[in-house]
Amino acid sequence: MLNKVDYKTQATALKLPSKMIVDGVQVAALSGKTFATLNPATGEVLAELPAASAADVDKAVTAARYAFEDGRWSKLAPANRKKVLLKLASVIEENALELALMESLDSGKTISDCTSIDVPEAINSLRWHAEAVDKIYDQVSPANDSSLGLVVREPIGVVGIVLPWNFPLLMLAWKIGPALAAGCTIVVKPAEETSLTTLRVAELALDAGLPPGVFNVLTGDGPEVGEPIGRHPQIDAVSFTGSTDTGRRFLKYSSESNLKEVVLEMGGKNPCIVMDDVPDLHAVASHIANGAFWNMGQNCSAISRLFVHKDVKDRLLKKLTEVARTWTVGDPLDPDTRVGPLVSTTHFEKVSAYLEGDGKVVVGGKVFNGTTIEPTIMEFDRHDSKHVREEIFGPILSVIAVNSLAEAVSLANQTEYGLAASVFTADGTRALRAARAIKAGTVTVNCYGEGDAATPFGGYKQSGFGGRDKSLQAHDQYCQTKTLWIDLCNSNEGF
Ligand SMILES: NC(=O)C1=CN([C@@H]2O[C@H](COP(=O)(O)OP(=O)(O)OC[C@H]3O[C@@H](n4cnc5c(N)ncnc54)[C@H](O)[C@@H]3O)[C@@H](O)[C@H]2O)C=CC1
Ligand code: BAL
Repeated sequence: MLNKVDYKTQATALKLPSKMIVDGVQVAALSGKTFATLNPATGEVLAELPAASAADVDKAVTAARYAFEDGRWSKLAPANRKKVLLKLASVIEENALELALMESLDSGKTISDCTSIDVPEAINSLRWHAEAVDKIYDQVSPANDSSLGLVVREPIGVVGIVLPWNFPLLMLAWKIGPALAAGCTIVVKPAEETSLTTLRVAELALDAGLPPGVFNVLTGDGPEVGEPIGRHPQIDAVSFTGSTDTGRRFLKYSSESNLKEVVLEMGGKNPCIVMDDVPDLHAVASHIANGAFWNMGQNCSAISRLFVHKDVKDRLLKKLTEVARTWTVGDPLDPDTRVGPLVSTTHFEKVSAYLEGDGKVVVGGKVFNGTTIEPTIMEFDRHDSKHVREEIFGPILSVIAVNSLAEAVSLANQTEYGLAASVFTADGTRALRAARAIKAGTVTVNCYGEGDAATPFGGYKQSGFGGRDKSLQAHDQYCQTKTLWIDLCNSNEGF
């Protein structure tokens, strides 16, 4: 790892992308309009980017459709697609520091996370899906003797990918890895706050040998670019990560256009349960702090409701306070910083409003520079407080004492969301019973996390719809299933 001065020097020398990629060519918006992307740590303008609109969407979709239909990518042997995608992963790896710096500057994410998690995990995700694609077999159905039933997978076609700002590069990789591996062509819209790494990866993809028209990127905002993607009749599927409100819109766009497939990975209000038998409260506190404060709490699977057994609550809060105070707040380019700014002043205003209210602040509560909120823990005695109900998407953890595991599980499920949850107890059977009873797509036991590349990620209830990211299940988002039924009756062979 470099030191702060070196990161700053390297960041100053970065050449930032300023054009979209359509049909393999760097382009401005057809209207010529641009918008500024800011460094949330300083408020400075990093770059002026094309502000695309429906006409640009149409142009990119036409290119993606042509590239899909002529088979330059979709009809390559899976082993050949794998070769190109592995090359892309290697090219990203060669440019890892550049991408990590770009991500940190554009989003406010800490450089230590960008270098140790976002970039390496994005590379890992691309490699995982590339490696998988020439090992996935189709199926033969259990048909009668006079027929042969084949169940084959085909790339779904042109895919629209609409991304959030909290893990720009990693969410890009989670979606383009399986989409490209399956043979689809794609039109990607990064979040307007954090477009830079997506633009750079699309450039690198051309260097790696991805044919033109396969990977198109449009920059701009939701109504101008996201909605035309959602409504475009030549897009076969949309994969979206972001808020539940916007996810809902994609269902409307689909139902009012061509009924394209829609996969939504949305919000969470993720519970963590701690029982009174946990042996090492310091370890538990470290996991919880990581779950709640990592990426400044801007994480759909962040722990945001802690249900702790009343007999251990005070001791756990003491440990959590100690741990939270070790989370250094500061400049995201300083490798010692664990808490940088939130992604934008707009988001800061939304999150900081939750520092007011009926909860008792246990630790934290301070804000800095109009962008940064220190790790904050608030205790509540009512489950219906808005802090305990609403997705905050910032470094604020709400705590409620419970009398039993049954009460904790019941409260954990009292939410419209169902993305992730954690259970801490020394009793394996109780942990598994609780994990099975909680309605969430991922439940971790005695740890916090999201599994690995091989585990599906997505939500129950209003956290998810239509499929999963990661794992082989992610490939299903980007494939159609076709049945081939072959008559074997017309044989005069005598057997
Ligand atoms: N589940 C997750 O990973 C995320 C959740 N959020 C939640 O959403 C809240 C609002 O953040 P936003 O950035 O506004 O999220 P958002 O869901 O509106 O934005 C995500 C993506 O959707 C696009 N989009 C926005 N409006 C659209 C529209 N009308 N049609 C089509 N596409 C549209 C955006 O341009 C962006 O690319 C946050 O405070 C947080 O609670 C935000 C980002 C990620
Ligand atoms: N944590 C990965 C997915 C998300 O936050 O959007």
